[in-house]
Amino acid sequence: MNTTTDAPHVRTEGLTVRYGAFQALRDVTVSLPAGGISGLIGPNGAGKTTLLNAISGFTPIAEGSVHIGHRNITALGTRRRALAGVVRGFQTVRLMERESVLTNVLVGTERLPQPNALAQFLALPSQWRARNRDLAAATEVLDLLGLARQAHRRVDELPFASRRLVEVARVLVSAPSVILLDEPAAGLDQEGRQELAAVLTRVHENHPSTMVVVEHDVDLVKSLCSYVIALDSGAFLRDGTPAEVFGDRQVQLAYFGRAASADA
Ligand SMILES: Nc1ncnc2c1ncn2[C@@H]1O[C@H](COP(=O)(O)OP(=O)(O)OP(=O)(O)O)[C@@H](O)[C@H]1O
Repeated sequence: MNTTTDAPHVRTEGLTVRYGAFQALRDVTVSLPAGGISGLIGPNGAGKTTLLNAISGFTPIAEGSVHIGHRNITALGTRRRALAGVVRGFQTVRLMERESVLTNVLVGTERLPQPNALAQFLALPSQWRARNRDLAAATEVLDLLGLARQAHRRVDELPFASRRLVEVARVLVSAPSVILLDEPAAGLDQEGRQELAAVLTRVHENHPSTMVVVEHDVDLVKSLCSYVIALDSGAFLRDGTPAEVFGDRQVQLAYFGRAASADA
């Protein structure tokens, strides 16, 4: 697996998130290795999505901090975090169903610096340069994901597995340095899962990034991730290699409801 120091590591310190009186995350300190693909696992309600939301700024933090490389981004909103290279995908497919694949992917380029409204109104050269840059980025990512031939098809004409990839393409098109994917394989069959794992590995080899994938499928995590963090009931449980984490008795109890012989 390709790792690189070009992408930053991601660190949370003492992260607590509350929904009213309920603590969805409790004092969570984790460190995700720079340039690797990390899996975030845990039973339903463990706080995985909340952790992605806290890192990307979608959920307010009650206590603690979030760091990207040496930068403390806790005070930044979602837009400024995205400009800093932190981009997340969502658990459910959120596409403009009646628009083309290309149009959907171009939405992701809004995270790139864009000419101001006046330049756009006057159709200045800076606007055309930005448009060409966005089209080139979208074309490249569609190529990488094997979607180039579908670029002008309407999203609602595509099979579910391809729509999932369009969602991933929209995240990738701004070439983020930190990519947070929330169950990107949800709803896919075994073949679709394997294809997705291959695509994500290819993307990671082509674009240096620190990738975090929330996933329930143990085999997918083992094949895709070099590092795993396990949460349970809003708290940090264990981190390490897939073999270490899935071999851990506490993880097995939390995740499978029983301890099993490690099959890692
Ligand atoms: N907006 C919210 N308001 C109140 N409680 C919430 C909210 N979002 C999440 N929760 C609760 O916080 C806890 C953690 O939720 P979260 O979605 O982060 O878990 P998860 O590990 O991603 O679960 P799953 O695997 O089911 O997606 C759960 O008990 C959930 O019900």
